[in-house]
Amino acid sequence: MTVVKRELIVGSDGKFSTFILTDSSLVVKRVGDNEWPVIETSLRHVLWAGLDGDTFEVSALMRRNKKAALTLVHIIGKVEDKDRDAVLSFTTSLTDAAYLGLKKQRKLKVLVNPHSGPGKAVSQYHRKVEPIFRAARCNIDLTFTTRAKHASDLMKDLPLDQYDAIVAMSGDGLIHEILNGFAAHAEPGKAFDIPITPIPTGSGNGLALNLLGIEDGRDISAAALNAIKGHPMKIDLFSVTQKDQRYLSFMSQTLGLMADADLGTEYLRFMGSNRFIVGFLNGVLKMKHCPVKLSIKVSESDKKKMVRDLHASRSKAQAQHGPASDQDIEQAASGSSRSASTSLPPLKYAAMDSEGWITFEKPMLYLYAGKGPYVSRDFMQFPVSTPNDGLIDVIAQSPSTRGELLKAMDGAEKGEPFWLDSQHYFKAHAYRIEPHSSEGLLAIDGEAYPFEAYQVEVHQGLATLLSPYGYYQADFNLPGETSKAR
Ligand SMILES: Nc1ncnc2c1ncn2[C@@H]1O[C@H](COP(=O)(O)OP(=O)(O)OP(=O)(O)O)[C@@H](O)[C@H]1O
Repeated sequence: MTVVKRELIVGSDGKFSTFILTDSSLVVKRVGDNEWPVIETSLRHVLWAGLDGDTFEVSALMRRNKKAALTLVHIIGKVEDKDRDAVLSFTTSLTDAAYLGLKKQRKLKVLVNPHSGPGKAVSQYHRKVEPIFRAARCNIDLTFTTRAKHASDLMKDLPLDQYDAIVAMSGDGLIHEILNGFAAHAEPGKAFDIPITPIPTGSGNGLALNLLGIEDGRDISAAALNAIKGHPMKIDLFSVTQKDQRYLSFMSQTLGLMADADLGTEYLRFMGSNRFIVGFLNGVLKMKHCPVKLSIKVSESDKKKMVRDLHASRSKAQAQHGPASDQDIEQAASGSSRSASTSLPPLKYAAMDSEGWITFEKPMLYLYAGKGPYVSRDFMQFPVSTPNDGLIDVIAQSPSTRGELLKAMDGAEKGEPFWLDSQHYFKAHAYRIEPHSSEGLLAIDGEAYPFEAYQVEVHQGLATLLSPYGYYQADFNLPGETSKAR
């Protein structure tokens, strides 16, 4: 039931405006002319309300209809002296309610990759994102990246007490760079406490999909709102060690058919994300085995149990997920929740210990390991993934009939290949790859790395993102069951 908290009626000469603040929404109606848009939106979408001299302003995001993207609306008007006190009191209550438990006017370090995806990030920043940040009175420090590694160089030397969040207007590649920049920081523990949040303009925007869901995950305005009002959410990161190199990965490592479908189709970039489908079909036709030995330190291999654990973890996150307090945000931003560690977490599985490890003996078409349900819009690769269980989801796909693999593609956006008997799915603490041949491709977070032996282990809750919900936005159930992600 909606409860009306406050109501304000201002105006004269037959032109009246009514502002209604409920416990969850703002409704604005105008009687007498139709200059102003009628606003009806959730409090979460209210960016600002205030009085400056004799001018008042209300700014909010709203949807024209259920399926439409969010658009920014401003209501600006003159206040008559007689209404001044009432307007001031109402706008103060409205802004306080809209930012309940949240810090207003966040300080944001914004990184825009002009070359991400189809190359429209700069114009989209000016047209859509900047007006939203301005409306919310955020403090912006903006950089357009000019080269590969620019973002990681900036993050390596980032002053740690100046920003509430890092905003990456890019694809997933820039997020990978930011995290590896933090890893090279003099105080990585503190750097990783600064929340990172994506605004999707890349060709792969898996992180935005996982945080915002399949609809909002492509809505630039919804992502900008998350930068303003998202709650800190810890996620696990992976250390990938290869010879004496150590990289951090947040999303995936792929080998075999899936790596070929991604890295092996760069020449088809003009096709957009369809190139992955062409690559996949090509791989299914060839049915080439991936020449590696896979060893896994397994935590769980029962698929139904994984789905039940997913639901339990989501219920727990929903129960805990009240509005973040100022303290949460400040702690996340200042790193005060973590001891000021000056190094990355140590590697637990560096020695070739074999306790609790299994060797995957069957032939394999591909390996896909990672975190976050969606790796792209069409592909919910890790449907049972949770943000900070301290585990990596490892998929070893055995060869199957072409018919079965192609049929599975149909439901890939809903995670249906998970149920294939030929898809071996493990929750793991760590895994190790030893190639039998020098021919092959390895993709880490979508970027090419040498096809050589490597080992992966998980660092629980090492990095921080911003999330509207406190859990991934993807719905996945046992066959025959239904539930809603939100
Ligand atoms: N100005 C620039 N010129 C060229 N490359 C850049 C520039 N700024 C950033 N980069 C690089 O672009 C890479 C990909 O960026 P991003 O993920 O934002 O976009 P994307 O379109 O999704 O990319 P991809 O499809 O290659 O993953 C990053 O790893 C980064 O190193």
